[in-house]
Amino acid sequence: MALRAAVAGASGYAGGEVLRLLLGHPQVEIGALTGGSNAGRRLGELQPHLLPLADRLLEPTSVEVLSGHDVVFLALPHGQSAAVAEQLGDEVLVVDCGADFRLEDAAAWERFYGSAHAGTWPYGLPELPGARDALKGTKRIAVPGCYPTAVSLALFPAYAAGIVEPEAVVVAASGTSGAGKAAKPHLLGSEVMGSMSPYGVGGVHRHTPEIVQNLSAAAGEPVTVSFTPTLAPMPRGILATCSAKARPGTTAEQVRAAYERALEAEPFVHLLPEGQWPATAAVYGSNCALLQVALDEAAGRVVAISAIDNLAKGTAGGAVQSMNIALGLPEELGLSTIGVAP
Ligand SMILES: NC(=O)C1=CN([C@@H]2O[C@H](COP(=O)(O)OP(=O)(O)OC[C@H]3O[C@@H](n4cnc5c(N)ncnc54)[C@H](OP(=O)(O)O)[C@@H]3O)[C@@H](O)[C@H]2O)C=CC1
Ligand SMILES: CC(=O)N[C@@H](CCC(=O)OP(=O)(O)O)C(=O)O
Repeated sequence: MALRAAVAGASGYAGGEVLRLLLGHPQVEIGALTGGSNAGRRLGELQPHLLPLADRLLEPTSVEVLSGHDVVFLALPHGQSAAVAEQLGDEVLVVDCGADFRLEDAAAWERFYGSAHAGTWPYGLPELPGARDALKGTKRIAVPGCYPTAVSLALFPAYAAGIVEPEAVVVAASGTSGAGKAAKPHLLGSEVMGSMSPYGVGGVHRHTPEIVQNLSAAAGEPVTVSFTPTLAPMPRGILATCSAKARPGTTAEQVRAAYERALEAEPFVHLLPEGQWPATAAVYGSNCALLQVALDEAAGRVVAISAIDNLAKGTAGGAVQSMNIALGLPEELGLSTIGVAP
């Protein structure tokens, strides 16, 4: 029997990508689609690539509209999920693409998001140690941020293996869809085209505590992270360049072995052959994260690089993968490791 899934925020980038994946999911039937300012419009006007849903109308985002489904995906701005989720009842699986339930540390939430902490839900990055067990059977999933997905996948094998010191430096480039669909002056084509620029510099980006949370859990001790995001002139993709000081005596063979061990059974995280480096173009539209790692012996640092599609593995793909686990479905159902190129 098909599961009925509703998507709140269906007019946005994350909601649109959830719908693109659900249209290819053999066990899911698409129910209500809701929006904010676009409620009342045809989806085809806003998401013309989702042709099978073109004539569906966006309804207002209300508990009445979202009730009566097996799964509800929330792809709403930060801070809006809790009020909806708490009225949906405990029987429905709620998958929140927003940040509201990702952080365990309420003080960190308040510092970075400036509002009261709503709580913590099982975290939808199945590859992290222990994450699958927490997701099985859950009725609530907090989908990670796109940068935390890329960075945590790149560095958790090193921390889990104990081969690096508890400090990491990350510089990551994101495509512009990471910022959402609502028009923003710094994202106008003329500002972004042909240029890369940093933002959120100096430990102030709200994904910093999420990355710290994930790496500290993998390491079993507090990890500090210097995280610098940059904006790249591409619609999708994240390339995260991450490094951490190697523990004394760590060899290149040990580094490689730690990553092979951590990732060998993962369907969606692929360690490339030695000498081949990840590129965002290779994961466009796919749920795959591509990884490579090297030991910089002169600098004494492990350097790990990951590439993901921020809207796929970084949001909607991670959401569907986690949904599959929560519902006891095969984890790979409806998801692909095949990209679009060139
Ligand atoms: N873009 C990305 O790479 C990632 C995004 N996310 C998360 O997904 C969520 C959505 O982001 P994204 O899709 O990028 O953003 P968009 O701006 O593209 O979409 C936002 C969506 O929320 C709806 N919305 C806005 N305000 C309201 C409101 N007051 N009531 C009801 N609906 C409202 C919009 O509807 P309308 O257009 O009709 O007003 C739209 O459907 C965010 O929490 C974001 O953090 C998570 C990981 C990565
Ligand atoms: C390019 C860009 O602006 N990216 C977004 C991150 C998007 C994302 O994953 O974030 P949330 O789900 O936490 O909003 C940013 O830096 O705010």
